[in-house]
Amino acid sequence: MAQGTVIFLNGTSSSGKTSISLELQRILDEPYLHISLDQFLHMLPADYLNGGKPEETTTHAMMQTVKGMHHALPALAAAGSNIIVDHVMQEKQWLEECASLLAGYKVLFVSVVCSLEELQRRETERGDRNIGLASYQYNLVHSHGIGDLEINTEFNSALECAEKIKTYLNNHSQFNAFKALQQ
Ligand SMILES: Nc1ncnc2c1ncn2[C@@H]1O[C@H](COP(=O)(O)OP(=O)(O)OP(=O)(O)O)[C@@H](O)[C@H]1O
Repeated sequence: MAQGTVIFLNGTSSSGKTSISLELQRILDEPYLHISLDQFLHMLPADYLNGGKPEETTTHAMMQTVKGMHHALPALAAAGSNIIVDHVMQEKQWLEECASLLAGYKVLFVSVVCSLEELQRRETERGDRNIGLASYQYNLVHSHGIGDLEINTEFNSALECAEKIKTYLNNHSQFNAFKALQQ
């Protein structure tokens, strides 16, 4: 069975990962599953998301869920599904775990970037994200590994970003960023 291809989007909250994922799904020639950290965390019981459990209990359950998401990625790719991973690499260990689990798979690692000022503007406008989340993640997400491709959502629409990714994907037979992390 042919392995699926992985497009791995890494960026802070409000950087535009979900918007790009939806455009990619629309314009790519083959079907890709969109897998996000948010979707996995929302599989938890409501009490773990609304403050109904002690902080330590919630943190433990969330870390377990992130680990589960990471292990699901190679399972889907091995079964032949193409996947778009929409993730926030705020922990070095998360990136190392994904690089290790996805060793041997075709992974295009995309850094989704945007200025802190614009992230804070989007965060305030959205109203459904904790204020300060993007700022907390800003200096962490791109510090643990360099992407194959950097996409700036401040100066490009989500569709333009998706088109750049599609062009890069179609013009390269292999990608190096995850391989570098595995060494
Ligand atoms: N390229 C873009 N240009 C301008 N605004 C954008 C762009 N991409 C996304 N946005 C806006 O930024 C906000 C966040 O977008 P989106 O949900 O795609 O980000 P995200 O990285 O998936 O965030 P989160 O991780 O918090 O779910 C939305 O209001 C969206 O309309």
